Amino acid sequence: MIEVTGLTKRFRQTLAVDDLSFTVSPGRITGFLGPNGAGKTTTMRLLLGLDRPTAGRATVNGLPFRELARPLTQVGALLDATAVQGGRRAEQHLRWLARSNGISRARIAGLLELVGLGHAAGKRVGGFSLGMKQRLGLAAALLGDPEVLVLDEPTNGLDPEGIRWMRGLLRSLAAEGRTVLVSSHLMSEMAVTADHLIVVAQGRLCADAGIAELVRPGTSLEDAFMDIIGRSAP
Ligand SMILES: Nc1ncnc2c1ncn2[C@@H]1O[C@H](COP(=O)(O)OP(=O)(O)OP(=O)(O)O)[C@@H](O)[C@H]1O
Repeated sequence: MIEVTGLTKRFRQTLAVDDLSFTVSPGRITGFLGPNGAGKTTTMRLLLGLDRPTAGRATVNGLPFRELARPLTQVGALLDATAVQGGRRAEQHLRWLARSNGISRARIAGLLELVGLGHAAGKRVGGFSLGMKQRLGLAAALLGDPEVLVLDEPTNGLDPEGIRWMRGLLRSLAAEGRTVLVSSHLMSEMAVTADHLIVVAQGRLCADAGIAELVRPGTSLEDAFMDIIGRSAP
């Protein structure tokens, strides 16, 4: 469970996140949508303790990220898949992550298979495509078998087969009772992946509702999104 309450982040002149409150429940995929610069990444960074809020609070399983015991076993995150040191080999990267977080290495081989990188376990990450880096990032997020997953644009760089695979994986993770928060700017993808949507624009909450509630028969999620964003414009 993720809870965001009155969350606010100001960078000098920019109010990136503006008094945002929402809850992300377990057992379903919650899509996090918003136009460029809406504050999605900043919200996820605040949730993961990578930035400090100007005001308000974001918690995972009732606690701010920085207060979680063995955080990787509670929340798995994929923010910037390209941030991995290119000289490391895929398996080595996961082993390093496991060791530095006190997590068993037992799951590594299975996870590399699960994300479709079994054949590339010994290859250097520097030679990976963006899609392969996303897959490795997902394996890293799943390493601690966390109940909560926070994924920023995980389908970036994936080919159509990869996008379909990711959708299936996210669905099965949600079906296991996990909390899955996934940001995307791909409306058509979110329409077929998410059960619930949180829409933000200019740092503020514009919608927090089930897909069926937002997308009326005969309309698309894109129509609904444009309508919501249009209504929230100053
Ligand atoms: N470190 C920073 N310093 C200054 N401004 C920042 C910083 N990080 C984000 N911002 C600003 O905060 C706002 C929200 O940015 P953020 O990256 O959270 O949006 P986003 O919804 O993830 O956008 P996108 O879909 O384009 O990735 C933007 O105006 C951005 O320029």
